[in-house]
Amino acid sequence: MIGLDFLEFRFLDILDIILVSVLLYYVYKLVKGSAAINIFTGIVIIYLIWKLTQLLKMEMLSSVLGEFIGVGMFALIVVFQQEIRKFLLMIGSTNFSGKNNWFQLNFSNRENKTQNYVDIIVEACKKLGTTKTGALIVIRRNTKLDFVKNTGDDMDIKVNRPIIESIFYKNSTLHDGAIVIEDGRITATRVILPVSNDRDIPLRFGLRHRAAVGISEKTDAVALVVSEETGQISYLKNGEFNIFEDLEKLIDQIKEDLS
Ligand SMILES: Nc1ncnc2c1ncn2[C@@H]1O[C@H](COP(=O)(O)OP(=O)(O)OP(=O)(O)O)[C@@H](O)[C@H]1O
Repeated sequence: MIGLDFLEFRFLDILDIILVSVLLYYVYKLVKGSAAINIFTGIVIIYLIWKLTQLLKMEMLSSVLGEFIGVGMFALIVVFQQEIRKFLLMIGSTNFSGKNNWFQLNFSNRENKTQNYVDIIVEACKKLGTTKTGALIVIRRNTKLDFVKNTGDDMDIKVNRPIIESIFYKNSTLHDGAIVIEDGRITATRVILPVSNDRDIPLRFGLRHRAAVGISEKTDAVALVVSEETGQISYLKNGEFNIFEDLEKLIDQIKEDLS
Protein backbone atom coordinates (compact mmCIF):
# COMPACT_ATOMS: atom_id res chain seq x y z
CA MET A 1 0.00 0.00 0.00
CA ILE A 2 2.77 2.36 1.04
CA GLY A 3 4.66 1.51 -2.14
CA LEU A 4 1.62 2.32 -4.29
CA ASP A 5 1.03 5.63 -2.50
CA PHE A 6 4.64 6.47 -3.13
CA LEU A 7 4.31 5.63 -6.83
CA GLU A 8 1.13 7.67 -7.19
CA PHE A 9 2.75 10.60 -5.45
CA ARG A 10 5.75 10.45 -7.77
CA PHE A 11 3.56 10.22 -10.86
CA LEU A 12 1.59 13.31 -9.81
CA ASP A 13 4.83 15.08 -9.08
CA ILE A 14 6.10 14.40 -12.58
CA LEU A 15 2.78 15.48 -14.04
CA ASP A 16 2.97 18.62 -11.92
CA ILE A 17 6.45 19.44 -13.21
CA ILE A 18 5.43 18.77 -16.84
CA LEU A 19 2.36 21.01 -16.53
CA VAL A 20 4.36 23.84 -14.94
CA SER A 21 6.98 23.48 -17.71
CA VAL A 22 4.30 23.64 -20.41
CA LEU A 23 2.76 26.66 -18.72
CA LEU A 24 6.11 28.43 -18.43
CA TYR A 25 6.90 27.57 -22.06
CA TYR A 26 3.66 29.15 -23.27
CA VAL A 27 4.15 32.22 -21.09
CA TYR A 28 7.71 32.51 -22.45
CA LYS A 29 6.45 32.10 -26.02
CA LEU A 30 3.97 34.93 -25.45
CA VAL A 31 6.41 37.40 -23.99
CA LYS A 32 9.40 36.38 -26.18
CA GLY A 33 10.76 39.30 -28.14
CA SER A 34 8.76 41.91 -26.24
CA ALA A 35 9.90 44.14 -23.38
CA ALA A 36 7.80 41.90 -21.14
CA ILE A 37 10.47 39.18 -21.36
CA ASN A 38 12.72 41.21 -19.02
CA ILE A 39 9.91 41.61 -16.50
CA PHE A 40 9.10 37.90 -16.82
CA THR A 41 12.76 36.94 -16.19
CA GLY A 42 12.86 39.33 -13.20
CA ILE A 43 9.77 37.74 -11.67
CA VAL A 44 11.10 34.22 -12.16
CA ILE A 45 14.36 35.22 -10.43
CA ILE A 46 12.57 36.89 -7.48
CA TYR A 47 10.26 33.89 -7.17
CA LEU A 48 13.20 31.49 -7.09
CA ILE A 49 15.01 33.61 -4.46
CA TRP A 50 11.81 33.73 -2.39
CA LYS A 51 11.47 29.94 -2.52
CA LEU A 52 15.15 29.58 -1.58
CA THR A 53 14.80 31.88 1.42
CA GLN A 54 11.76 29.85 2.51
CA LEU A 55 13.75 26.66 2.20
CA LEU A 56 16.64 28.10 4.17
CA LYS A 57 14.12 29.45 6.73
CA MET A 58 15.39 33.02 6.35
CA GLU A 59 12.20 34.40 7.89
CA MET A 60 12.64 38.13 7.36
CA LEU A 61 13.82 38.10 3.79
CA SER A 62 11.25 35.47 2.89
CA SER A 63 8.38 37.50 4.39
CA VAL A 64 9.56 40.69 2.63
CA LEU A 65 9.77 38.87 -0.69
CA GLY A 66 6.46 37.14 0.03
CA GLU A 67 4.76 40.50 0.57
CA PHE A 68 6.42 41.86 -2.55
CA ILE A 69 5.17 38.97 -4.64
CA GLY A 70 1.67 39.27 -3.15
CA VAL A 71 1.37 42.96 -4.04
CA GLY A 72 3.28 42.36 -7.26
CA MET A 73 0.52 40.03 -8.49
CA PHE A 74 -1.85 42.98 -8.91
CA ALA A 75 0.84 45.04 -10.61
CA LEU A 76 1.47 42.12 -12.94
CA ILE A 77 -2.13 41.98 -14.09
CA VAL A 78 -1.78 45.60 -15.16
CA VAL A 79 1.69 45.23 -16.75
CA PHE A 80 0.85 41.97 -18.54
CA GLN A 81 -2.69 42.93 -19.50
CA GLN A 82 -2.02 42.35 -23.21
CA GLU A 83 -0.16 39.09 -22.67
CA ILE A 84 -2.82 37.71 -20.31
CA ARG A 85 -5.43 38.52 -22.94
CA LYS A 86 -3.48 36.70 -25.63
CA PHE A 87 -2.84 33.76 -23.33
CA LEU A 88 -6.54 33.33 -22.53
CA LEU A 89 -7.35 33.79 -26.18
CA MET A 90 -4.86 31.08 -27.09
CA ILE A 91 -6.33 28.63 -24.57
CA GLY A 92 -9.94 29.52 -25.37
CA SER A 93 -9.54 29.27 -29.11
CA THR A 94 -7.65 25.99 -29.29
CA ASN A 95 -9.82 23.57 -31.13
CA PHE A 96 -9.32 20.24 -29.42
CA SER A 97 -11.54 18.46 -31.90
CA GLY A 98 -9.52 19.99 -34.70
CA LYS A 99 -7.30 18.69 -37.41
CA ASN A 100 -4.56 17.08 -35.40
CA ASN A 101 -6.94 15.14 -33.21
CA TRP A 102 -5.65 11.61 -32.85
CA PHE A 103 -9.16 10.26 -32.61
CA GLN A 104 -10.10 11.59 -35.98
CA LEU A 105 -10.05 8.71 -38.41
CA ASN A 106 -10.32 10.28 -41.82
CA PHE A 107 -6.60 10.84 -42.21
CA SER A 108 -6.13 9.57 -45.75
CA ASN A 109 -8.99 11.57 -47.14
CA ARG A 110 -7.80 14.76 -45.53
CA GLU A 111 -4.21 14.18 -46.59
CA ASN A 112 -5.27 14.07 -50.21
CA LYS A 113 -7.22 17.29 -49.86
CA THR A 114 -4.23 18.96 -48.19
CA GLN A 115 -1.98 17.74 -51.02
CA ASN A 116 -4.02 19.58 -53.58
CA TYR A 117 -4.54 22.92 -51.98
CA VAL A 118 -0.99 23.33 -50.67
CA ASP A 119 0.32 22.87 -54.23
CA ILE A 120 -2.11 25.52 -55.43
CA ILE A 121 -1.18 28.02 -52.70
CA VAL A 122 2.56 27.66 -53.31
CA GLU A 123 2.06 27.86 -57.11
CA ALA A 124 0.11 31.09 -56.59
CA CYS A 125 2.88 32.48 -54.35
CA LYS A 126 5.44 31.63 -57.02
CA LYS A 127 3.45 33.52 -59.62
CA LEU A 128 2.95 36.47 -57.27
CA GLY A 129 6.69 36.46 -56.58
CA THR A 130 7.59 36.69 -60.26
CA THR A 131 5.48 39.83 -60.57
CA LYS A 132 6.74 41.22 -57.21
CA THR A 133 3.24 41.30 -55.82
CA GLY A 134 3.19 41.27 -52.02
CA ALA A 135 1.03 38.62 -50.35
CA LEU A 136 0.26 37.37 -46.86
CA ILE A 137 -1.43 34.00 -46.42
CA VAL A 138 -2.32 32.40 -43.08
CA ILE A 139 -3.14 28.70 -43.00
CA ARG A 140 -4.98 27.47 -39.97
CA ARG A 141 -3.96 24.37 -38.07
CA ASN A 142 -5.67 23.80 -34.69
CA THR A 143 -6.14 27.20 -33.11
CA LYS A 144 -9.33 28.94 -34.20
CA LEU A 145 -8.52 32.20 -35.92
CA ASP A 146 -11.83 33.96 -35.32
CA PHE A 147 -10.18 36.81 -33.41
CA VAL A 148 -8.18 37.82 -36.49
CA LYS A 149 -10.84 36.88 -39.03
CA ASN A 150 -13.14 39.36 -37.31
CA THR A 151 -10.83 42.19 -38.41
CA GLY A 152 -11.40 41.37 -42.08
CA ASP A 153 -14.17 40.27 -44.42
CA ASP A 154 -15.80 36.85 -44.35
CA MET A 155 -15.31 34.78 -47.45
CA ASP A 156 -15.90 31.19 -48.43
CA ILE A 157 -14.15 30.17 -51.61
CA LYS A 158 -12.35 26.95 -52.44
CA VAL A 159 -8.63 27.68 -52.82
CA ASN A 160 -7.65 28.18 -56.43
CA ARG A 161 -4.73 29.89 -58.08
CA PRO A 162 -6.47 32.65 -60.06
CA ILE A 163 -8.47 33.70 -56.99
CA ILE A 164 -5.39 33.99 -54.77
CA GLU A 165 -3.52 35.88 -57.49
CA SER A 166 -6.35 38.28 -58.12
CA ILE A 167 -6.92 38.95 -54.40
CA PHE A 168 -3.32 40.19 -54.04
CA TYR A 169 -3.27 42.00 -57.38
CA LYS A 170 -2.28 45.58 -56.48
CA ASN A 171 -5.40 47.21 -57.86
CA SER A 172 -7.73 44.72 -56.21
CA THR A 173 -9.91 46.06 -53.42
CA LEU A 174 -9.08 42.94 -51.43
CA HIS A 175 -5.28 43.10 -51.66
CA ASP A 176 -4.67 44.79 -48.31
CA GLY A 177 -3.99 42.65 -45.27
CA ALA A 178 -3.88 38.87 -45.04
CA ILE A 179 -6.10 36.04 -46.22
CA VAL A 180 -6.99 33.10 -44.01
CA ILE A 181 -7.22 29.58 -45.37
CA GLU A 182 -8.97 26.84 -43.45
CA ASP A 183 -9.34 23.30 -44.75
CA GLY A 184 -8.64 24.32 -48.31
CA ARG A 185 -11.04 27.26 -48.30
CA ILE A 186 -10.32 30.97 -48.19
CA THR A 187 -12.43 32.04 -45.23
CA ALA A 188 -11.37 35.67 -44.75
CA THR A 189 -9.67 38.48 -46.64
CA ARG A 190 -8.28 41.90 -45.64
CA VAL A 191 -7.43 40.50 -42.25
CA ILE A 192 -5.23 42.51 -39.87
CA LEU A 193 -2.77 40.32 -38.01
CA PRO A 194 -0.99 40.98 -34.71
CA VAL A 195 2.48 42.34 -35.49
CA SER A 196 5.40 40.68 -33.74
CA ASN A 197 7.67 42.76 -31.50
CA ASP A 198 10.55 40.33 -31.92
CA ARG A 199 13.70 42.40 -32.21
CA ASP A 200 15.59 39.57 -33.86
CA ILE A 201 13.61 39.95 -37.10
CA PRO A 202 16.06 41.40 -39.66
CA LEU A 203 15.41 45.04 -40.48
CA ARG A 204 14.95 44.31 -44.18
CA PHE A 205 11.62 42.73 -43.31
CA GLY A 206 8.72 45.13 -42.97
CA LEU A 207 5.30 45.00 -41.40
CA ARG A 208 3.96 42.28 -43.67
CA HIS A 209 6.63 39.86 -42.52
CA ARG A 210 6.27 41.00 -38.91
CA ALA A 211 2.55 40.29 -39.10
CA ALA A 212 3.28 36.78 -40.41
CA VAL A 213 5.71 36.20 -37.54
CA GLY A 214 3.11 37.61 -35.14
CA ILE A 215 0.28 35.26 -36.08
CA SER A 216 2.57 32.22 -36.18
CA GLU A 217 3.91 32.95 -32.68
CA LYS A 218 0.55 33.76 -31.15
CA THR A 219 -1.28 30.79 -32.67
CA ASP A 220 -0.22 27.49 -34.21
CA ALA A 221 -1.15 28.74 -37.70
CA VAL A 222 1.52 28.83 -40.40
CA ALA A 223 1.98 31.77 -42.76
CA LEU A 224 3.38 32.43 -46.22
CA VAL A 225 4.64 35.84 -47.26
CA VAL A 226 5.59 37.05 -50.70
CA SER A 227 7.86 40.06 -50.47
CA GLU A 228 6.86 43.03 -52.55
CA GLU A 229 10.49 44.16 -52.78
CA THR A 230 12.21 40.90 -53.77
CA GLY A 231 9.38 38.54 -54.74
CA GLN A 232 10.87 36.07 -52.28
CA ILE A 233 8.61 33.61 -50.48
CA SER A 234 8.97 33.13 -46.71
CA TYR A 235 7.39 30.40 -44.65
CA LEU A 236 6.66 31.11 -40.97
CA LYS A 237 5.93 28.60 -38.26
CA ASN A 238 6.04 29.03 -34.47
CA GLY A 239 7.19 32.61 -34.91
CA GLU A 240 10.22 31.61 -36.95
CA PHE A 241 11.34 31.75 -40.56
CA ASN A 242 11.64 28.24 -41.97
CA ILE A 243 14.39 27.77 -44.51
CA PHE A 244 13.63 25.63 -47.58
CA GLU A 245 15.82 24.69 -50.53
CA ASP A 246 13.21 24.92 -53.28
CA LEU A 247 9.46 25.14 -53.71
CA GLU A 248 9.07 21.34 -53.84
CA LYS A 249 10.64 21.12 -50.38
CA LEU A 250 8.42 23.97 -49.20
CA ILE A 251 5.30 22.14 -50.38
CA ASP A 252 6.42 18.96 -48.59
CA GLN A 253 7.15 20.93 -45.45
CA ILE A 254 3.74 22.62 -45.39
CA LYS A 255 1.93 19.36 -46.07
CA GLU A 256 3.78 17.73 -43.22
CA ASP A 257 2.95 20.62 -40.90
CA LEU A 258 -0.74 20.48 -41.83
CA SER A 259 -1.13 16.72 -41.56
N1 LIG B 1 -0.61 43.75 -39.34
C1 LIG B 1 -0.86 43.45 -40.60
N2 LIG B 1 -1.80 42.55 -40.89
C2 LIG B 1 -2.07 42.21 -42.15
N3 LIG B 1 -1.45 42.75 -43.22
C3 LIG B 1 -0.50 43.66 -42.99
C4 LIG B 1 -0.14 44.05 -41.69
N4 LIG B 1 0.86 44.97 -41.79
C5 LIG B 1 1.09 45.13 -43.10
N5 LIG B 1 0.29 44.34 -43.83
C6 LIG B 1 0.22 44.25 -45.29
O1 LIG B 1 1.49 44.49 -45.81
C7 LIG B 1 1.42 45.54 -46.75
C8 LIG B 1 2.72 46.23 -46.78
O2 LIG B 1 2.92 46.87 -45.57
P1 LIG B 1 4.19 47.76 -45.37
O3 LIG B 1 4.41 48.60 -46.58
O4 LIG B 1 4.07 48.43 -44.05
O5 LIG B 1 5.27 46.64 -45.23
P2 LIG B 1 6.50 46.29 -46.14
O6 LIG B 1 7.62 47.07 -45.59
O7 LIG B 1 6.20 46.37 -47.60
O8 LIG B 1 6.56 44.77 -45.69
P3 LIG B 1 7.49 43.62 -46.19
O9 LIG B 1 8.85 44.22 -46.49
O10 LIG B 1 7.49 42.73 -44.96
O11 LIG B 1 6.81 42.97 -47.37
C9 LIG B 1 0.26 46.36 -46.30
O12 LIG B 1 -0.27 47.09 -47.38
C10 LIG B 1 -0.71 45.30 -45.84
O13 LIG B 1 -1.38 44.72 -46.96
